[in-house]
Amino acid sequence: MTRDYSKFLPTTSEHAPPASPLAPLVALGWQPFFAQQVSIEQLQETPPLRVTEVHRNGLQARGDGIDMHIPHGPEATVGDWLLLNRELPSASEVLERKSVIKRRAPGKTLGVQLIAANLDTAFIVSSCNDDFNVARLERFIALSFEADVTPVIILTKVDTSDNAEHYIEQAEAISPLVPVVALNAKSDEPHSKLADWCKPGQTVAFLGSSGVGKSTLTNSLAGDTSIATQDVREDDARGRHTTTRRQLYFLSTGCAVLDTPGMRELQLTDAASGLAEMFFDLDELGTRCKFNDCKHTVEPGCAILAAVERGEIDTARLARWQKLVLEDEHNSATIAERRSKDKAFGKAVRNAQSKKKK
Ligand SMILES: Nc1nc2c(ncn2[C@@H]2O[C@H](COP(=O)(O)OP(=O)(O)OP(=O)(O)O)[C@@H](O)[C@H]2O)c(=O)[nH]1
Ligand SMILES: [Zn+2]
Repeated sequence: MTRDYSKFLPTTSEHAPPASPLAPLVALGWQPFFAQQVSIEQLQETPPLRVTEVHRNGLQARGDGIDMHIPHGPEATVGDWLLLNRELPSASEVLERKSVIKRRAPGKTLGVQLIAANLDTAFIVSSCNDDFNVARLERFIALSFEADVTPVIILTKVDTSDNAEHYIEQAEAISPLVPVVALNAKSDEPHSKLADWCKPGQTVAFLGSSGVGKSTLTNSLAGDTSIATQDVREDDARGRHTTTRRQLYFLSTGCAVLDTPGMRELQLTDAASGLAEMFFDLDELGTRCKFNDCKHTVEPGCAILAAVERGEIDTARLARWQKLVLEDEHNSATIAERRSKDKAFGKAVRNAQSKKKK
């Protein structure tokens, strides 16, 4: 079947009518950023599909009237857009990403794990109880800034806390750039309080520790029914309803929502600019140090140590910043080193092979 994709192409005329908010691809999160990467011919020959799940044996992806399994091939993560190669789905192309959230892969492996692509908003969820941890929130915020995703802090379980105000105040002090929403995830509050970010065509994700209410929030936004009634496919009927995997849901309101499993280990890598944005005041002050590579520990002429001396700096926050910067530098360097070693090894192998052939 040939579909009319012309309404998803970038419009050159200011007077062109906007695409209907619930047009099929828009409801999957298709935006001008993606449309401008493809021609009309490509849209018809290789229809766009959005990756909704990554499993061991490939990807699950959805498009206009399509919901299919894509075998291993495209290096894609949840939220990515593919151009479907109908003859050879494993050779489908991944469109350039608007944003991507990544971390250093957990455990001893020296690699990068892509968590989600093409998010507009990251709801960083914590609860008004012992889960609340400023350092963890700062870490998630730096990660979001680095990824070009708008971070919003959500504090759940206000209904079970005697001193919700205390948590809200601390959360609001984290960054003037990051809004804080406090709510009871089990009520109808999520729908109205998160409406500003959950508009049609937007993609949002819930990130945070296990048990803070990410699935409850997802269900609340979905109004209970839309998630429960998503098609159950034969090939993986087993694990379909667990929250151990990342899965992108499409709400009837036209917003795409990603529920993620609780992430215990969230190591930063290549997040220098995200950290600079999260700690922009300290970062800016650091540019006034005498030495360009000042570590703000013992160096003479250090603007940050001078500010500490004058009692102008929260030293606990300074320590958290320095810890994250060191962690990021370490991970970025070790991953880069492994990459270059892999490259050098590959080259040595190719050289040896070509010598053999001679
Ligand atoms: N009273 C109250 N209970 C909540 C709230 N948010 C979540 N809960 C409860 O907390 C428990 C954990 O919520 P989930 O939504 O499963 O948490 P999660 O973040 O998805 O957890 P993982 O899937 O393990 O990552 C459930 O029993 C929820 O009903 C809230 O705002 N108020
Ligand atoms: Zn310094």
